[in-house]
Amino acid sequence: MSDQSTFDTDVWTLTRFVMESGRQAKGATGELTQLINSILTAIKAISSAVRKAGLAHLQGIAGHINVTGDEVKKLDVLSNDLVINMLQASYSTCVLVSEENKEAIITPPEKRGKYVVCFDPLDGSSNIDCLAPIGTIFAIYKKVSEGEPTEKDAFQPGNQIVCAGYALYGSATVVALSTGDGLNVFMLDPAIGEFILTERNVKIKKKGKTYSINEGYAKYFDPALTEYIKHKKFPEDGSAPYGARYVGSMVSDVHRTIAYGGIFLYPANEKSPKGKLRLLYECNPIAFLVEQAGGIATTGTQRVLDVKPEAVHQRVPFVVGSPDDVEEYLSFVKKYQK
Ligand SMILES: O=P(O)(O)OC[C@H]1O[C@](O)(COP(=O)(O)O)[C@@H](O)[C@@H]1O
Ligand SMILES: [Mg+2]
Ligand SMILES: [Mg+2]
Ligand SMILES: [Mg+2]
Repeated sequence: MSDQSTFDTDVWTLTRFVMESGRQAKGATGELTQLINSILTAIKAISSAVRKAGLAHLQGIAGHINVTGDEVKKLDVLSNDLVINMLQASYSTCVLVSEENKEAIITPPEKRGKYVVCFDPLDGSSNIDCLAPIGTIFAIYKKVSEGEPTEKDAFQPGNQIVCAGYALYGSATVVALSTGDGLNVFMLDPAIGEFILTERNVKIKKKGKTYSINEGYAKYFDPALTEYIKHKKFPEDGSAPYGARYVGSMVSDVHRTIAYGGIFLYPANEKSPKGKLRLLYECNPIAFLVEQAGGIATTGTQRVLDVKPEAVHQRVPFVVGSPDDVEEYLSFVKKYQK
């Protein structure tokens, strides 16, 4: 009698998935599996804290401004501490870069491993107190330099990423992850505390029906962007206008864009001449994942993953999504290029 119950007795957890792909990688030492598991532990703890923040007095501000000028929230600090502690306890890292730390963190010698991790411990912090979805983002690189680890080991272009992922603390907690062989999505089963594979090798639609941008900055948009957004609202070819969706949590806006298709834009504008989103721990990991899903990630002038980082908290203009939508946006940029 075959097992008819819905209880999966051969469940694909994220850990099992990474071990399987790790074993196929030449020279695999298991260190990457160890590292990813430590990040998952932090993500599970952050998920638990996010869901009881209102009860545990974890909402509200921490009382200081971070190096990029953001007002830091209590959950930003808690999430940051969790990720740093779990990563360093994994004996697999040598350099950490966090949105919430001005300088790169060099792992103590006795705990060092071969990986560099850039992360945004909590993305979308302005949405914590209104219970909108928030996330965690990470990108993993191998240290390639000789000698003592320094922050320069984190200044690798995104095309060198070994593994990247994001957690989305939404109606469910999911992790989207790639080690360079497609994008896979795992959902947290709180009953067993494991992330279960729910979507294998996710591909973004060629073209969507939604654009996602903070139109509150329309006054500061450049002419190409203004014309592109107008085209989405009043298509001259008689096609249906696009829908508008903007959560203000990049992980949530990007996850919807991957799931339904369309375009997410945080371009440069008069107010933010380089854009707002940070290259090392927001744009590179998301760009890697969107490309793994068959999408495009551009600064408007070049592929995000080819940007050579020069500073820990460097910002870049950021436009990602369905290939046809991003190409259409770039056609407007080209029209206005001097
Ligand atoms: O409020 P704005 O200017 O639209 O910015 C929203 C963006 O800011 C962010 O919240 C910045 O990330 P952090 O919350 O990690 O600082 C993104 O998640 C989001 O896309
Ligand atoms: Mg912030
Ligand atoms: Mg962020
Ligand atoms: Mg953040």
